[in-house]
Amino acid sequence: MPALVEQHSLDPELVTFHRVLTKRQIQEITSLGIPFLQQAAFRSGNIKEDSVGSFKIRSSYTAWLQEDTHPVLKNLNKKISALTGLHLNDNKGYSEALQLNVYGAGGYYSPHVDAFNLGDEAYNNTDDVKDPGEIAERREGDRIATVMFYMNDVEAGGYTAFPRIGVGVKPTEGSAVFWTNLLSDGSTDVRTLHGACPVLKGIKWGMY
Ligand SMILES: O=C(O)CCC(=O)C(=O)O
Ligand SMILES: [Fe+2]
Repeated sequence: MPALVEQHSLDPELVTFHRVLTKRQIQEITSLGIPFLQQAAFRSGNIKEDSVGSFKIRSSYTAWLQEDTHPVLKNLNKKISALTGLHLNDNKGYSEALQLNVYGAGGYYSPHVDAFNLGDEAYNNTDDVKDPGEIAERREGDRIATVMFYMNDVEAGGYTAFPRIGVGVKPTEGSAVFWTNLLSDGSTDVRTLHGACPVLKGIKWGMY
């Protein structure tokens, strides 16, 4: 399957795959997600924020989309596998469910890394953790890589900025940006720090 690839950085790897989603797929996926949009939460390591705290870090709305709920989602996960060489399946826990994400005017996401920095110790030692949800999250492991789709062209702003790599990725309809979050020893690759610049005009739809 040919894909137009724009390589922003080799180490750490940061690429854009252009024209991966068709208009029709975008329409189908956004209409599946719209009824479920909720204010986005924020979680990083042990930091859990309430929704008001979250909104200062990340002002967007998200909807979870399990791949089994529609063939368009299952096909998309297959396509991501073909592009990245990674296995995806949110039932088996190989990947997380897809998340539709929308920022209104002024919407942004402060710089962060996507990995939780779990490391081996956190994974293996859950004796001190009481919350069953948190134990399950730790057992799922860390986020190896991120694929993020842009579902529309943003009139102004909304770039995904990687300040330590020195790259700003412009949202373009149907393209996907891909990077790895972990080093080979499983620790977080802090060079992948990134954030979403404020949307200056229009709205921004994304999915990852
Ligand atoms: O919307 C973006 O450009 C970045 C989103 C992001 O980094 C995230 O949701 O983890
Ligand atoms: Fe992120």
